[in-house]
Amino acid sequence: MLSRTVWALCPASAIMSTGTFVVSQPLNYRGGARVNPADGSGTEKAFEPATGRVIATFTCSGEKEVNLAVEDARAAFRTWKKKSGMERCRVLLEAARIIRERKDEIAAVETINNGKSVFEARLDIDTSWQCLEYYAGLAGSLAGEHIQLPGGSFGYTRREPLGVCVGIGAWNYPFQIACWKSAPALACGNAMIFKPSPFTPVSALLLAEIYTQAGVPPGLFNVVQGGAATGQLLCQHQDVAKVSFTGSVPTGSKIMEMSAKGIKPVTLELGGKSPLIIFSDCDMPNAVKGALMANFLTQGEVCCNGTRVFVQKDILDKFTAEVVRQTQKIKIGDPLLEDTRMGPLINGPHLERVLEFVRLAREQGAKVLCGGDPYVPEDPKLKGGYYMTPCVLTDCRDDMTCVKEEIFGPVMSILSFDTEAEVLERANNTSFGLAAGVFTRVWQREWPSDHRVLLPTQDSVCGDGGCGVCVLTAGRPKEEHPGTQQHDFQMLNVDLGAFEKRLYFQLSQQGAGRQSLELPPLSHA
Ligand SMILES: NC(=O)C1=CN([C@@H]2O[C@H](COP(=O)(O)OP(=O)(O)OC[C@H]3O[C@@H](n4cnc5c(N)ncnc54)[C@H](O)[C@@H]3O)[C@@H](O)[C@H]2O)C=CC1
Repeated sequence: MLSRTVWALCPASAIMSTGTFVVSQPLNYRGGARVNPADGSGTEKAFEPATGRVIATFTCSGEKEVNLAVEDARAAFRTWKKKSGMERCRVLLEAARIIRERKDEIAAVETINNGKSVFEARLDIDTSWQCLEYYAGLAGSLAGEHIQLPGGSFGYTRREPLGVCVGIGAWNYPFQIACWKSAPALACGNAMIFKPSPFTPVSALLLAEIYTQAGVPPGLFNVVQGGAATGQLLCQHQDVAKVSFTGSVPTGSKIMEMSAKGIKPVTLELGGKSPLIIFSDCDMPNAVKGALMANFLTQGEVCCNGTRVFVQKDILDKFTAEVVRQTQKIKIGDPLLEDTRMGPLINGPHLERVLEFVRLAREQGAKVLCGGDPYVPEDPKLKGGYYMTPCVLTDCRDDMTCVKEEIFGPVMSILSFDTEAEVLERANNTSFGLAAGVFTRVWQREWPSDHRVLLPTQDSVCGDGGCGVCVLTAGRPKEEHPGTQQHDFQMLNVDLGAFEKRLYFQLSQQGAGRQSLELPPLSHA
């Protein structure tokens, strides 16, 4: 792999191009340095999805390596937990500063290993350092309570860190997930062992090196590589105090089961099949832009995507025509090129799985208005990549597989509705309670009984401290909401978690309560 020194001297775009990056250094990180694992249970290969090339072959960590990582983390925890919040804040702020400074390089690595366009990867890196800054800001103010007792006595509570926490990540936001898990853990005085997805093992190492450079004690943030077997070793380890997981629902349920045996708290960020509701009074260009973003960012590999697009009947044809027109203009290709808006999917099997969902949708009566086919870019070096054309399905029904199951690819299902009451009921008819979106100009809409009908109606599979609940709104007149930079697309995170004493994750991981995302349209329409 190109050494960090070289990266630091040149802009990333000048030295990294698709088809050239190879990792030759160890991908485990322990005791403040990259190490080869002490033992292993098989090897894995990591790919560059844009070309299908192998960029790294690595050993999955075995029991011995996991034990060493936990021991190191425990030793570092003993020092770190004694630091004041302000001391921890300073280190995290320094790490945030370095991430900001190295943003282009980290984004390029993320793009190479994940396939998302570099334009998007840079946004991910921005939200990563912002997350560190946010939790740095909290570190100094975490305090307990003082309780007056009869007779002049008093009691008090302290916030104590849990100890060694494990973070297990998915492949769609590798660097960002590593930050979102480690920042709150470290801010509150914990140590963390992070296991990335075996598909995207590379960028967590950059974070580990940055933490060390920023002053985190050696061992406080370790990285172990591997798949399910390594993940299980971590979850079952008796000296691990908490597990935070991002990934699929079936794996999340296994993690909960394993952690229950050790009475460990767990935080889960799982899958989604979110509704996006387009009322006929929407600002149409905004709604179209929002629907494209809610389905095609990161090739549709986003947990909180609004993939069930409910459109009010009187604007259905117009909305659909414009969505299709813009979808067909999304530029697919080399994700490291500045004007690419859609890169390859993560790997061959996943591409096949997504294409199969489209085939099944057709079989069940949906109409494919555009896309849904494998795509081979003209550039010869991209011929082995995992590309497909973004797909818009219409004539969808609530009982179709494409409407019920998470596809995790660039496939939008359009459904029509007549009334608000009808759409709210259908939108909530899902076992995935992750996010919801609404496009309407009537901000003061009188929601029936309680506007939370748009929020999860049952225990959210998202878990308690992850995304919370995202309400995506748009088309709101600017003057009604002067605090935001623009009104196109706002994300309102509602943290539903109860604040419990020793649980470090209860604050929303997405940082400040409200974000305004300024994104140029995905389509070059
Ligand atoms: N709610 C959220 O914020 C997010 C949710 N996701 C969800 O993740 C899924 C895609 O990610 P994948 O990596 O394919 O999910 P996955 O569940 O297959 O794997 C996630 C992680 O868990 C590890 N793992 C697998 N089996 C394990 C076991 N038995 N014990 C311990 N660890 C184990 C994997 O190695 C990987 O690091 C999608 O369903 C998506 O919705 C992805 C990103 C964000």
